[in-house]
Amino acid sequence: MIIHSLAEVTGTEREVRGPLWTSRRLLLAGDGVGFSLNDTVVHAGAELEMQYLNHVEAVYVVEGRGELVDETGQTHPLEPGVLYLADAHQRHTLHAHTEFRALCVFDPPLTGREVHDERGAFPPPGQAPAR
Ligand SMILES: CC(=O)NCC[C@H](N)C(=O)O
Repeated sequence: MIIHSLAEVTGTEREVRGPLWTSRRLLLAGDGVGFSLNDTVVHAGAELEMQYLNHVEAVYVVEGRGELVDETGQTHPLEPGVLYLADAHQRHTLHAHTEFRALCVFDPPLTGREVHDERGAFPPPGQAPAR
């Protein structure tokens, strides 16, 4: 049985900060289950352009409001209970209208300290930063 908690992760190396977000990494590659899971807070007003070239990410909104703009320019409202997944490694932009909290599942799993590169991607697992 694997048990982790937000309280246990907060303030440790499993709490990773980007310029506009904080990701609490509850499950990582080291847990050995084939995916990772983060509890992520995006700052109110943030605009994040991402393109996960090396991963697939499912994002399930649990708090806050915002919009997602996809590669075609289509806008999708985001609110608690909505899930999005940018399939085919699509470029997408998240606009957080309020503080925004989501559960984020990555395949392949994150290894720990990934932050976005200039394209909004995380490095492939073999090139992820050492802890
Ligand atoms: C919503 C989103 O993708 N934010 C970027 C951070 C990433 N989800 C993470 O949890 O590391």
